[in-house]
Amino acid sequence: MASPGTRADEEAEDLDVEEALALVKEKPVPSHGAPVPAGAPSPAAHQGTSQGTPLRPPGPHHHATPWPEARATAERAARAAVRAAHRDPVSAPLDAALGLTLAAPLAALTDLPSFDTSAMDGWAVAGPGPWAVRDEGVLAGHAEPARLTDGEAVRIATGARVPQDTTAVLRTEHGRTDGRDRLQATRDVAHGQDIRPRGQECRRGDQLLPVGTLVTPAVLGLAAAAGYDTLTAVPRPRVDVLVLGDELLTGGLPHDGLIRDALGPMLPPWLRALGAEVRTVRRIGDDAEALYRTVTASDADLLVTTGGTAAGPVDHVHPVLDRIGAELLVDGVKVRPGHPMLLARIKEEQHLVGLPGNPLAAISGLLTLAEPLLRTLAARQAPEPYALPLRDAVHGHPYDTRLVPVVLRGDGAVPLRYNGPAMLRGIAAADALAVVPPGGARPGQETELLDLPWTTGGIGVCFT
Ligand SMILES: Nc1nc2c(c(=O)[nH]1)N[C@H]1C(S)=C(S)[C@@H](COP(=O)(O)OP(=O)(O)OC[C@H]3O[C@@H](n4cnc5c(N)ncnc54)[C@H](O)[C@@H]3O)O[C@H]1N2
Ligand code: MOO
Repeated sequence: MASPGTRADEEAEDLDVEEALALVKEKPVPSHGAPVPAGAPSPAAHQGTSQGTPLRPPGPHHHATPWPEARATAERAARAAVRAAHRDPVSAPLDAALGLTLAAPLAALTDLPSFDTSAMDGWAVAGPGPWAVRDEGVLAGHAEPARLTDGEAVRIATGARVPQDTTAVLRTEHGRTDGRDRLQATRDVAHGQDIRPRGQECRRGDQLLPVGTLVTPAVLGLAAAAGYDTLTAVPRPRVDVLVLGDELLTGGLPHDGLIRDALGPMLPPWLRALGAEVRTVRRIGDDAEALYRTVTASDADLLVTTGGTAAGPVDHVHPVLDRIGAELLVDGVKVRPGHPMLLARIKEEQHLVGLPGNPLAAISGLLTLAEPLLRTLAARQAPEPYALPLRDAVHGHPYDTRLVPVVLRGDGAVPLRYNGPAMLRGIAAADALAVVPPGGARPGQETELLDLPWTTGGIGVCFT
């Protein structure tokens, strides 16, 4: 839990601004570009410098890592862990492979189609018409039909094997039979028409997809069609989630200073969408000894803690990391919300991401540190960065990046109002988070966006 008065006044002031910004209507200030809410201190006031001097954080921020660098550090840490851990690829049944990354190329185990196939319902015909129609038709999934002789036709269904010596398939709507069971074409029939020849899509052994492909529903379908029951894939990084805080309830209404745990229900599916296998979600309370025991007993690739990152009397994450001799790779990030987030290396191949307890701050930590780390461990490609113009101005923090929930409308992003560190109302309605640089963004300013897993399709792992 956070306790007041443990950090410098300037930082407490920033927090007031954050809370205020989350509620008030922001006012653009044309001369600076960045809007300032009524009553908010200006960047210059924060720094105690005259206008025009470069932005410089006050004392307590010095150790904090700039936001882009924090993400790069998390990615680098994961690369080093991959080299140290040497985890073998897994063989995953198709129904467990969604969201994994291929560790071996997907090569066709069969020709596709594996036999000459009718592309339409109609008749398989041999030679020019009219044709004598056989009594028995040919359906999909049946044994090889008898070969056709010239002048002969047979009823055929889409997907059925075409008889040998078939020259074309005549669609139902392009033929009619006369009273004597003679089939006439009502339009020209080209040689080979509506026959899918064996191997049209691929030959056995052809590479269909390279190593590193994300297993999407379409990949599962292709793999099944090409004869696969299992896929060789990079194992999911194993994650243990430790929810800290004595004030958390797992059901019912908040009462007597107790509040509902918002992170326990939110983080596991979100982590899964980022490629993780979430093994445990443990509620530990504000108990340093229990945290120490749980961290030292875990063999997860990544431990994710929530809360206890600040400097309050029961903020146990730093002391426990210190006790186990973990190396702090990131200790605070220049981002709002979420600045007390941290990344520690416990062992060469084991890391801990400490998410702040405020729920939107925790999401900020998840996307800043856990996302690049898990993406790299899971061997997923980095998403293509993209930017859209902001419809409205967004007030900036003087020297930190801000992550602000937005909805995407037309060709732009509309900032949402309930974006305070303790609020989920904005993010729950959002399509993305806008990365607002220090100093803020003007209306129309192109701004980087971080997609949320469900808006990008997220390959659905968070919904399973
Ligand atoms: N003196 C200072 N106090 C605080 C600072 C600071 O710099 N100096 N930073 C503030 C910021 S910013 C954040 S963010 C929080 C981070 O605090 P902790 O990570 O130590 O988290 P807690 O104190 O345990 O909790 C903060 C807040 O979040 C609520 N919380 C915690 N867990 C959950 C959960 N699972 N579901 C819902 N809400 C949760 C908790 O009740 C507190 O209200 O510290 C500030 N303080
Ligand atoms: O602003 Mo804190 O960073 O509430 O996350």
